[in-house]
Amino acid sequence: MTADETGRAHRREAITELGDALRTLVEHATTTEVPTGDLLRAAAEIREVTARLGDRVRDRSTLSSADDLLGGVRMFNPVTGAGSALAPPLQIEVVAGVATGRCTLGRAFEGPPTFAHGGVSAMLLDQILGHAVVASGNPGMTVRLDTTYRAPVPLLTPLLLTAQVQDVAGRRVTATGTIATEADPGTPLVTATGTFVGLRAEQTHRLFGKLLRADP
Ligand SMILES: CCCCCCCCCCCCCC(=O)SCCNC(=O)CCNC(=O)[C@H](O)C(C)(C)COP(=O)(O)OP(=O)(O)OC[C@H]1O[C@@H](n2cnc3c(N)ncnc32)[C@H](O)[C@@H]1OP(=O)(O)O
Repeated sequence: MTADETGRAHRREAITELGDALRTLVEHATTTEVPTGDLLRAAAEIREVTARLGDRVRDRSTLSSADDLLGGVRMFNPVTGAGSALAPPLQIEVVAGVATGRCTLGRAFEGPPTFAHGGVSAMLLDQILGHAVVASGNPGMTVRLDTTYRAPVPLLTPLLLTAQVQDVAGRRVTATGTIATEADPGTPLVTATGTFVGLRAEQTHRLFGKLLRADP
């Protein structure tokens, strides 16, 4: 490993550590019933830490120094990113064109009491469909996502997601996916069909041409 690679690996470990701490914080902040005074003290202490992190931040056009866009490393992706306080995170692997994802949703993702918010299910499915689409060699952006909610998705329960590409027609790729529980993988709770469109060079340039990379 070069010194740069070692430095980046350490930074990713530290980002993952911070992400874990933040996810626990979000879960506890969502479920806590401590006295009101403790809530106010916690808010003040968290603001102090937040100020330290804010000492040096990147702007909207600058990628994280820990990311590797072409290698598929996005530390702060809100679904899969190990550094994201918002991500479950969903762990995805793709084998022979089938993307398989695993995660457990905490109570911060609640919609109907004890079940996941429907928008969260759509977000998970958009992501895993995207991985199947990229793995097919036809990367693109989502232009349409149809979700069918067949049964509520339970919180605090290991989930199993799958996705695969069904059709490639020019720049348009159709993929389908499901969310089930690990305990009952044959019973889909949510299913989705997504349409993804490969960008023309001009579109790539217009949307992503100004991206920069932050110095580590
Ligand atoms: C190695 C590591 C792996 C890492 C994996 C990372 C995975 C990441 C996963 C991330 C996952 C998360 C992913 C996300 O969250 S992506 C974020 C959400 N998506 C967007 O923001 C996209 C917004 N849309 C656009 O910017 C434009 O629509 C684009 C630029 C995409 C196309 O521009 P435009 O709209 O001007 O189109 P076109 O003239 O180029 O024509 C294109 C073709 O597409 C057809 N079309 C268009 N709209 C629709 C529609 N609604 N239904 C059906 N078809 C539609 C159209 O008819 C034409 O077909 P044809 O006439 O040629 O046949």
